[in-house]
Amino acid sequence: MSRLDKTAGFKMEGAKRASSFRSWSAAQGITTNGIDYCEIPNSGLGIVAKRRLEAGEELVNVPFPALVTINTVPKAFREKHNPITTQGLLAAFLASSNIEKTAYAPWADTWPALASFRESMPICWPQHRKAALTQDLLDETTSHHEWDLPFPSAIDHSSANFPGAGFEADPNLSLLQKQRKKLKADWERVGEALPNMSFERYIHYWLLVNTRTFYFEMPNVRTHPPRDDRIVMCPFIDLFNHQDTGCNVQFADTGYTVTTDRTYDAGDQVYVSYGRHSNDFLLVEYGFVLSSNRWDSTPVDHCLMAHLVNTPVEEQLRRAGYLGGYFLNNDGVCYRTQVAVRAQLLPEQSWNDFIAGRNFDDTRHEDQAQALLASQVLGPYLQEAEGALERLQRSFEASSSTFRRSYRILIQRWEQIRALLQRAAKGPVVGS
Ligand SMILES: C[S@@+](CC[C@H](N)C(=O)[O-])C[C@H]1O[C@@H](n2cnc3c(N)ncnc32)[C@H](O)[C@@H]1O
Repeated sequence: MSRLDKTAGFKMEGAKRASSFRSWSAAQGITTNGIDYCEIPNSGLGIVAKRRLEAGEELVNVPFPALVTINTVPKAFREKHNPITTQGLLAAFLASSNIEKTAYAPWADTWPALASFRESMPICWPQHRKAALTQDLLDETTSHHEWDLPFPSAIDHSSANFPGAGFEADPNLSLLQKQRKKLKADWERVGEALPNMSFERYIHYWLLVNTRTFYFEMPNVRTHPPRDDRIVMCPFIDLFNHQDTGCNVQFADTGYTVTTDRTYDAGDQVYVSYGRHSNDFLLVEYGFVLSSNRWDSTPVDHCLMAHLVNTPVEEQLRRAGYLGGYFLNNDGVCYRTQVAVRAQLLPEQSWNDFIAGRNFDDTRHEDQAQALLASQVLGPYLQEAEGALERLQRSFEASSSTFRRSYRILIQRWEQIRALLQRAAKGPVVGS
């Protein structure tokens, strides 16, 4: 967890806005202890400690009635949009309710503008050059290539320059394609139900909900909706930024609390964790990457699968449940990757011993395993990363300041992938 440079001087939110949100929060019964919110460089708003905080202190308590849940949406509105995801419905409700004039106005005043999503959320990038976001960004054929945005395969499988030529990647694995599909389905429902709603306004609220909801199980409900739909919006707690470890967020029938996981000095930023997410996931879902992330990983299927499909080991791997799902993390390539590489080298009995973890002493193939890993996975992926960085750097230098943040964040992601690959190439062959 990073300690903020206290000499940088946080900019407290505009005094009027800040105090109206504070008094609004108090009126909702939200209690806070030892913290405040302010602008944090490159992170929008965030929460900071006003004094030294001890471990185990309750920092915020948000009572249940202050949450925006599916039940906040009037029944007639819900029925008009059915079937739709909870995210799609909450977005439609907020976007159509003239929120600036409702009781939620002081809270809504703390939410980011569409311009900030356009810079940070990859889903908005293909249309970067256009003045308005239009629904043709949902068209599968809308390509980021025209803007020269090489994404890592986890983010977008249709990225150019895949080293594994011939391998048809599973589109369900691609975060951006999944997100687009979800937005498209929601927008189709909302477009029908609210013909006067503009796509530009809807996507703004859809992304607000996307980046500011928390998992929540409705109390006193007999059948819960699908897991992805168990989400709520929670004032004040939605101002906490993410780290790979953070304070404890707990929900109960009475509402939400945040409790410190450790001590914090006055002026430290206080984080929660949104989950054990890789930086590819954080970039697509939240529009940022962490510079240090213990949960970071990136898939390597697009490199390795081309060497497995239509070969004698494909069926062997499938039968044993080891075909696909390969990745690289801070510890090196995953165990599944090791298994797939060895399937190409070991006699079947030794390979079976390797995956069973029993009496494995056939070390004759270790050098070959390392060489295969380098030639099939690490080398080609490194080449892809270098190529992507070169292109992005060129585009970054030629771009106007409006687009620079997007290029910068993607460059940062590729640099992280390059570092993961370089570490794996140096480190022990067997990762976690
Ligand atoms: C739940 S909101 C947190 C409050 C938000 N910063 C704001 O200004 O309202 C989530 C968003 O905060 C930003 N964010 C959260 N954690 C971050 C981090 N560690 N670094 C940079 N941005 C972060 C991202 O824009 C993300 O989509």
